[in-house]
Amino acid sequence: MHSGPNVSTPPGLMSALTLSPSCRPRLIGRPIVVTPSSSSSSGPPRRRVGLRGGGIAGIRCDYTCFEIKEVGYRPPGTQVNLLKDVSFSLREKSFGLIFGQSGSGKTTLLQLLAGLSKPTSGSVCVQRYTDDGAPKGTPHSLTPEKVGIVFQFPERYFIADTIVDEVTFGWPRQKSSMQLKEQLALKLQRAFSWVGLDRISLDKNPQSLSGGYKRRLALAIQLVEVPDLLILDEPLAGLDWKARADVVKLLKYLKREVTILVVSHDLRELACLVDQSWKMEMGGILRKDSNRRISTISSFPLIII
Ligand SMILES: Nc1ncnc2c1ncn2[C@@H]1O[C@H](COP(=O)(O)OP(=O)(O)OP(=O)(O)O)[C@@H](O)[C@H]1O
Repeated sequence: MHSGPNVSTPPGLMSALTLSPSCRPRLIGRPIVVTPSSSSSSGPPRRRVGLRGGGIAGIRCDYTCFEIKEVGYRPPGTQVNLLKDVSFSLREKSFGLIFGQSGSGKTTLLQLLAGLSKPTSGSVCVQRYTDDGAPKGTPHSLTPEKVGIVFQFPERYFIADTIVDEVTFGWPRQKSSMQLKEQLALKLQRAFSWVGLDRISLDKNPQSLSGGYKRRLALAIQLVEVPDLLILDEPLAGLDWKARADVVKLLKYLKREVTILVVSHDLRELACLVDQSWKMEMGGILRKDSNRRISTISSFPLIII
């Protein structure tokens, strides 16, 4: 389904890889974000023309939705319910935004979706639908291997001395066939291409990258094994205006490739990407919001919730 761009294996990458393709890249600690340079000639590849999530001009297709149903969460050993009956549905290849007051439970919800903790009640499922909206088959659970998550400020958690080691850190090392190594190298190259990092030397120290490039690297790590659902916690946090604009541009491209769910306070800048949005209210209650609200909000110069 994810037909990557036509890429060639970068020199030095093959020898660095002895990895299992079935393993998801490691989670990168708190936050994320990405930043393609608008002037970069190595920007995201152009691909897949047509109607998102559906077919091309009149052709209708089955589609998938991520369905969160009546999810509640109480941390072990406490009596406090951080989330209460949270329900929403996000269609594949769309961009969902959750916003709301600090402490309302947004990050807690993301952690549940990523499988970092388990809901006390409710379910997180993937359901297939026919083109006329009828459920097709039984829903299955969303497994952590199918979810990529990048928390805020991921660069704080970089630990390797080179980019290639950073990307492959924590993956099981094993003797693999040349064909397998080649597949992995191509996946890495595709991910780097998507985030505009394909011209950078893999021997560079991640800490020597600019802030924006560090964010791109964090995102690329999650995109090697293309996740069904990509979760971003405050993707614009801590970036200057130029980097923020670059991240928005990159996310606009990436939403054609993966389903993206973002938690952010930056409604104005993300408004152009949002297909569906929800407001998390204090006490862990999620309410559906309309795009009209987001676009209304977006007309204001600054949003603080
Ligand atoms: N393990 C826990 N035990 C008890 N309370 C917790 C636990 N984890 C988080 N909380 C509390 O749950 C509330 C929701 O936290 P969460 O980080 O999900 O909020 P948030 O909406 O993401 O906030 P922000 O926008 O500031 O990141 C906070 O009051 C937090 O202190």
